[in-house]
Amino acid sequence: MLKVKRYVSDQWSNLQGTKLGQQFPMFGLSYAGKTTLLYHLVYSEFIETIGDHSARVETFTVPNLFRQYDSGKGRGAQQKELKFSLWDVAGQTGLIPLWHSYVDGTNSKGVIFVVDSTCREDMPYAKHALWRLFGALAAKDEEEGRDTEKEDMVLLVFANKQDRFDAMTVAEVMEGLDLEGLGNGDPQEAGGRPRRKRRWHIRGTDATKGKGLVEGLLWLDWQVNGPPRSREETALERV
Ligand SMILES: Nc1nc2c(ncn2[C@@H]2O[C@H](COP(=O)(O)OP(=O)(O)OP(=O)(O)O)[C@@H](O)[C@H]2O)c(=O)[nH]1
Ligand SMILES: [Mg+2]
Repeated sequence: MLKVKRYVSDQWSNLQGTKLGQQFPMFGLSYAGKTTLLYHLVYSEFIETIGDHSARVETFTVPNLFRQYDSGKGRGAQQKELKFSLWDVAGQTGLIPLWHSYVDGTNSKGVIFVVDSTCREDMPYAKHALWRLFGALAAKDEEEGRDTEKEDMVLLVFANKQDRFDAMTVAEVMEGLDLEGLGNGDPQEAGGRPRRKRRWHIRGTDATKGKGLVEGLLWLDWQVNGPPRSREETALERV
């Protein structure tokens, strides 16, 4: 009950305009584990979910993790907490054609795609939904004249439920989604238009224990904000 209350009050403070962190929309078919992984990131524990049909945003900071950045004008480096806001877009099939509009609704430079690795038979649907999203994003890039790879939306895939004995390996999920094809600008994307390369990364996760989640978010952060610039200026540091 307390958790529910906490959740509702957090939602409320979001509505009140709490400052958002780096925003990333998160997609995936129903039952992939999106809400479970988001709860783990926010509350650091497993919370039983019920499948739902809404989109929600949660903001959280990654404990004990900071990005160091140059404050400029010779004032040295400053530390900043890593703060993220993930949009959990429910995976019901009717919403899939609308996914790209959740990307438009954020200032995001990357998206997260969550896969239920135990669900082999759903892989073609997952692939179709992912490619459809990136097709829409590619069309938008073109429409708005973005033509450098650096400006493209990057993709982080969580191959979730790796704790289950019947889970596909990360390599199998990668193949099932044809991430190499997507990354190489396969013409299937964007309805036949050849595309340039796209940056992507896949990571095996167990959302019930929170395994692999922060590592994936760090990859996103580096892609969007750049890697550490030197050994002395280590961008990310556990304390
Ligand atoms: N074993 C295991 N179960 C998981 C994992 N992640 C999620 N689950 C379970 O899978 C079920 C679906 O998880 P949800 O987080 O509700 O899935 P969702 O992607 O939010 O689904 P929708 O809201 O319908 O789009 C729940 O029973 C979770 O407890 C995982 O990594 N391992
Ligand atoms: Mg959900």
